[in-house]
Amino acid sequence: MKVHIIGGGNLGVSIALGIAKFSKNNQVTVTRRNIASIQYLSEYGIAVSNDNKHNIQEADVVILTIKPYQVDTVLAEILPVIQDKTIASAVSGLSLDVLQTKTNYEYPVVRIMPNIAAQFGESATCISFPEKYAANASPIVDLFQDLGTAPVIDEKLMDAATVLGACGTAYALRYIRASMQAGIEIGFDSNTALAIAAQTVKGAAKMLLEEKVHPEQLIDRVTTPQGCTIVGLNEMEHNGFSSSLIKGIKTSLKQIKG
Ligand SMILES: NC(=O)C1=CN([C@@H]2O[C@H](COP(=O)(O)OP(=O)(O)OC[C@H]3O[C@@H](n4cnc5c(N)ncnc54)[C@H](OP(=O)(O)O)[C@@H]3O)[C@@H](O)[C@H]2O)C=CC1
Ligand SMILES: O=C(O)[C@@H]1CCC=N1
Repeated sequence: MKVHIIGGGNLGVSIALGIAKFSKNNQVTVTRRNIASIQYLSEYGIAVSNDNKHNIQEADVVILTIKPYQVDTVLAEILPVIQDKTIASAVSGLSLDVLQTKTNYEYPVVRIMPNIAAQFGESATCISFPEKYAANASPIVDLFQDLGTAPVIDEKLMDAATVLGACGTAYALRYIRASMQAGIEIGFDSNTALAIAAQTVKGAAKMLLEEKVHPEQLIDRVTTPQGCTIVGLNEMEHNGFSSSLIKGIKTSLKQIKG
């Protein structure tokens, strides 16, 4: 498949690198207006251009990784030259309905919500599409399965997916940062504290994904009665650990919904 990514920023570059590294038989082009910072992508076989229409005719799918306010300009530029190509949008808050209206209901559209771990083949990419475009969406689902997981979800959950799966990367990193800071306070140098905190989160996530159990079942295996884990966990909860995470996630969702 030939993939044309418009918007070679944080997400667009992550997807391009993920495709280059983890997905076989796909070719990628990435565009943005100022290409100096992404010229290095050519080392991975990724074509880079500052012309959104460059190579677009050959593409099977056009992926939009631009900001919401950049959509109208980009569509005005590309729609006249892409005939019936599939448009896959990762633009947060842009519903399939609005995208179809903006594209005059003339193009197959798919909504994708990856995260920047696509670059490492570890994105959780939620995908939705109008039923009539299921055949167009199928190769896109396959592509994102190569870049991690790619559940197809109801479109009404796409904003929630943006928060949980895309913003979630930042929340997880903030947890790791806090652990690292605590690690320094209890005696580790910062590099060692970070390495331990990050690997511990990776290990916890791997156990959950492989054992497919509720987190609390694994927590039970760590918490020795009257031990140091449970007193620490309870102190975190007394200070609003879970509550602040839930409130933060709901606040992020409110921001998307406007
Ligand atoms: N970052 C993330 O983790 C995630 C982001 N998203 C969504 O993806 C979208 C992009 O986010 P993000 O990558 O963070 O943003 P960035 O600002 O990093 O990337 C957007 C890119 O679009 C380029 N761009 C702007 N205008 C044009 C244009 N007319 N033609 C071509 N390229 C253009 C910009 O480069 P230049 O100015 O050089 O043209 C820029 O590199 C947003 O809608 C965001 O909500 C979704 C999930 C995760
Ligand atoms: O912060 C944002 O708005 C975007 C959407 C998901 C991740 N980054």
